[in-house]
Amino acid sequence: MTKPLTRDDYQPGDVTVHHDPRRLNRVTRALRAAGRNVALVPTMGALHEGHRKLIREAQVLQNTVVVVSVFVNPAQFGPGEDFERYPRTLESDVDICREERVGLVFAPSVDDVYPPGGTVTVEPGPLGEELEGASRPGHFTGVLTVVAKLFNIAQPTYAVFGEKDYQQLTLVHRMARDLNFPLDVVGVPTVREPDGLALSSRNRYLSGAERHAATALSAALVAGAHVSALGAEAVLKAAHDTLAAEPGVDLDYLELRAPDLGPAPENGDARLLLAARVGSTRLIDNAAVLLGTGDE
Ligand SMILES: Nc1ncnc2c1ncn2[C@@H]1O[C@H](COP(=O)(O)OP(=O)(O)OP(=O)(O)O)[C@@H](O)[C@H]1O
Ligand SMILES: CC(C)(CO)[C@@H](O)C(=O)[O-]
Ligand code: BAL
Repeated sequence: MTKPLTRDDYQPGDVTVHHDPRRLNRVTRALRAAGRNVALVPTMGALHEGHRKLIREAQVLQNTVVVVSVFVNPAQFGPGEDFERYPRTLESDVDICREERVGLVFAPSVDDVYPPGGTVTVEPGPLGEELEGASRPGHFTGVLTVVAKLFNIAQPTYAVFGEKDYQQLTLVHRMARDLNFPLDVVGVPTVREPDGLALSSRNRYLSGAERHAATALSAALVAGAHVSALGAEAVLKAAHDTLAAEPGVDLDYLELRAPDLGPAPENGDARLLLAARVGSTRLIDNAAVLLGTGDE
């Protein structure tokens, strides 16, 4: 039986912060039992306009209480990555959630999410080893495992993710389908700075010169999309040339794929994805492209 909610659990009109997974679960189950929808927005915190957009998209879903999770998930960081350095700004994250009229923030500790002795994880399948997964072995096992935990804890009706992490969004869709999670995964287009750079919590690592160089990433996607009627080879060349013209950018991968991240089609809808290092900061970006028209 779901117990009635107290003011400490959930106060309509204000943001309530929970750290304990069992408590959050009790609250969201009570909300669901009372006929409300729950929209989960998983984040690693250091919230920015991209996260605000996810929250706003969650707010417009019918009859929802929005839950923003803030958790820097150690399981998705490899050795030598920026887990220790990753910005942790819970107080200002909660302020942003309050401004956005978020109902619940879930900010668990690592031990709350990973009690000692856990051995079972979620395997993403072959796509988990490509693109981001090739550069970050084990990354998507860590992502899907924590997302599955968040789904079980928050019991959401909807889960909202950004297209900025396009492979993550694709794999979360697949996990929800393949493992029968009873929820809808909602994707939100990438929010960009006026000069095109995709917003990312890691942008704050960039020096002035690196910030300038980083505009080459989105410029490469635009250059590729601009010649997309000419086909895949032209798209990849235009994007490569744009990146090569910026010495501050060290390309990791640039690939054209189908929208589901299978092999790219000769014509029609495709996705151009890239990752690059700018100084010591690794950034990713992607864009939709419409390849060829079959006329040439
Ligand atoms: N610019 C953006 N536009 C839309 N969604 C975004 C944007 N940046 C992040 N998101 C989404 O926010 C969610 C939480 O991502 P996260 O907290 O890792 O932020 P981030 O800015 O991507 O951080 P990082 O720098 O670690 O990649 C993810 O679903 C992610 O795709
Ligand atoms: C989905 C997520 C919150 C899981 O830790 C993370 O990968 C992110 O912030 O995109
Ligand atoms: N936004 C993706 C989280 C990560 O890079 O680990």
